Amino acid sequence: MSMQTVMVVGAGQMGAGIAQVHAVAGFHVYFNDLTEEKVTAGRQGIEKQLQRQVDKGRMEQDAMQDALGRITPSTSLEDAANVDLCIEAAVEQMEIKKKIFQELDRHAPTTAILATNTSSLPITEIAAETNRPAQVIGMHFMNPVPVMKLVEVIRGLQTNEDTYKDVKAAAEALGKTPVEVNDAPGFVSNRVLMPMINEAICTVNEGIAAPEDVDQVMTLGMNQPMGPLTLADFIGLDTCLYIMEVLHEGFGEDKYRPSPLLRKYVKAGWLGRKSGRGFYVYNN
Ligand SMILES: CC(=O)CC(=O)SCCNC(=O)CCNC(=O)[C@H](O)C(C)(C)COP(=O)(O)OP(=O)(O)OC[C@H]1O[C@@H](n2cnc3c(N)ncnc32)[C@H](O)[C@@H]1OP(=O)(O)O
Ligand SMILES: NC(=O)C1=CN([C@@H]2O[C@H](COP(=O)(O)OP(=O)(O)OC[C@H]3O[C@@H](n4cnc5c(N)ncnc54)[C@H](OP(=O)(O)O)[C@@H]3O)[C@@H](O)[C@H]2O)C=CC1
Repeated sequence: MSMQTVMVVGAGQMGAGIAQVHAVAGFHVYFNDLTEEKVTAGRQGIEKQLQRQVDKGRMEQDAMQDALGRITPSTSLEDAANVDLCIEAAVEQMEIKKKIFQELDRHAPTTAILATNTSSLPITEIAAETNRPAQVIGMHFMNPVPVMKLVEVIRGLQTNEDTYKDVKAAAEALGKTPVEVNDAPGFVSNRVLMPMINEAICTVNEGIAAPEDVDQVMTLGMNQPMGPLTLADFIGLDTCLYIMEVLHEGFGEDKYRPSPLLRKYVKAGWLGRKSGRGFYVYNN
């Protein structure tokens, strides 16, 4: 199936990036969140990112306007009636995702594919909320979406071959490299990445080193582009906690227990860069 129109549900940092790369690649995008304010803020973020590309001489002003013109704001999932592919990028909470998928299933054409950008939640369980589990799949973009080449494509138990092939082709049309993995908590990306971040938080909690020093060990010592605490702030500490909880519950092993310091920060509303404070302080 040739896909031309997508809906992106959730206008946060990931939703905005996913909407941006689709619009630039020529897809029509319904950009959805619960409120107009959220959608407008997300769209402004996209405009700012594209303007930087224009300023650097990497994009024509006309191309930027065309891309922005392909983004239609939406606050109703009924708009899914017009799309070939829905990509859900709302908050990392199973109950919220289940509700969204039930509703998308009601409104999207029966031929449409329903994808989730979840970082860790079981695709199979999300798919079971719909009447089209064979057309539900994980399409896991990395942050920042316009920069990172990977899309982890996760097959649920019932995902069919056509759905996999269409999503692989859609990722390639964005200039991304799809990598196929099976459904398991955290998939590959966050099963490997998040325990490392959690362990870095444990070293801070145990007073072994300050956040800056932990980050320096990993940037200067391991050539990581961002230290694990800077990266945790960048991802969002709420998202990091939800992912650790999925790993802990999914595998039932102590090694995945979220650091108490991570829980404390999230309870305090210190969610990292997006809230202005996490392991570091930001002037957003
Ligand atoms: C949690 C999950 O489920 C999965 C995940 O996403 S885990 C997170 C995965 N992401 C990472 O690990 C990111 C690690 N960090 C990096 O790779 C780099 O630090 C980075 C690419 C973000 C920034 O790179 P840098 O060299 O330190 O900074 P900088 O030179 O300012 O930026 C490099 C490029 O990225 C772009 N960029 C940086 N931040 C950006 C953002 N938030 N949005 C869009 N573009 C961005 C810059 O514009 C710049 O582009 P050009 O080279 O075309 O000018
Ligand atoms: N951050 C990262 O590095 C990565 C995150 N992901 C995944 O992407 C998803 C989004 O993460 P991220 O963008 O960082 O999170 P954000 O918190 O930045 O954005 C989530 C957005 O979804 C909105 N939202 C919440 N409930 C609904 C709903 N019912 N319908 C529509 N929108 C809703 C939120 O609105 P409000 O704020 O009003 O609640 C918010 O605007 C998560 O599943 C996450 O695990 C995947 C890869 C990387």
